[in-house]
Amino acid sequence: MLKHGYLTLESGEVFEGVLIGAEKDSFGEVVFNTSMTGYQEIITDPSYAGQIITFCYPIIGSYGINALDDESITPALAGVIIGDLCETPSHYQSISKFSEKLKQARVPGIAGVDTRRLVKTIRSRGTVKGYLSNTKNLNYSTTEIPSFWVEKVSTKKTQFFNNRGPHVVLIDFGYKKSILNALLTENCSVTLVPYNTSFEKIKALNPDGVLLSNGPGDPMELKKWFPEIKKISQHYPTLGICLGHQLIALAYGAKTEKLSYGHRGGNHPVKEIITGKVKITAQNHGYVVVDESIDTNVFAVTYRNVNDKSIEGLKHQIYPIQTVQFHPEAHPGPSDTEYILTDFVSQIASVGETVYAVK
Ligand SMILES: NC(=O)CC[C@H](N)C(=O)O
Repeated sequence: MLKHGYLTLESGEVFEGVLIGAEKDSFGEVVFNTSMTGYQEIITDPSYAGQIITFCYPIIGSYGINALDDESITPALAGVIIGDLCETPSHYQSISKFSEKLKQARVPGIAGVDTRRLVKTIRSRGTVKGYLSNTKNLNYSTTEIPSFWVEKVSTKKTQFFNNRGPHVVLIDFGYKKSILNALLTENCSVTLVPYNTSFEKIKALNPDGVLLSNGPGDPMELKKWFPEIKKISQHYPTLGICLGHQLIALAYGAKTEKLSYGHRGGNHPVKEIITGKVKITAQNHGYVVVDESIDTNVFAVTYRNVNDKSIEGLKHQIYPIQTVQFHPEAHPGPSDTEYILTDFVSQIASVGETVYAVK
């Protein structure tokens, strides 16, 4: 028997549908994603921790769930809102249904929602918090939404992935498996470390390069770690992806602010400043580095969003530090910018060779 479900926004609007997934109430920041495919990667991306995702694409579940595409082991999102739910998936790799995956992952959802109206509401109001329940609950407290999700999704222990290529320390703020996979595909040895690993501990691991991962929440929650992040990036070639990009900018004195409703989807055009070429990128972020806060003696802006002109990438003027707001590892979304990861690996491999030759 299908039960009625309601999403009540803190701004007062109520959206109705049928409950799917885990049977529990949930609070969260209600955001929307414009990707046409990739729902499995999206619901398992740790950067969505604490958020309720609205899928703009009208049918979700049509190609099922497969054994390969999870971006993390335990989905951390607060809920999903969809238009039509497909319960008869068809794909040769499908092993399960979208609704079953939600149940297993203890994630609640509502299907049959007028997602077009919901997305229009978010676009006009900005990101709003909402409550997902089997009752129309207008009197909930948004203070119950937990914060500092990075601590909850980051690994608790250091993990080693041995390989024959250069050694990358991947700082886990809520990393997507695709970032690790991209490094392993390039034959890198990878040491995955918790978000709160100090410069000294990283130094002891003797990396060739350091990658700061994506992750959930407001980057300012990690303020305490900015001096360590700065030191790390001054000692090793560093790449920052999404939250990693924001943290590096903040560590060097720039500021971040919240976008009205964020960039989430696989269709965000980004212009590479030096070539003028436009790449289509995968994105998932609510915060952005403030343009006026960038000291151009310290960082050059390397990429800009074509739609709102916001900063999408930075390059340090002296140190080998590069950062991108978008996701070069894709999954889901276009792989136009995967060269950023391969270039990073070639860069750290050649730095290593130079040092070796000097010895
Ligand atoms: N994908 C990410 O790393 C997201 C970064 C940050 N939590 C934001 O929303 O802007």
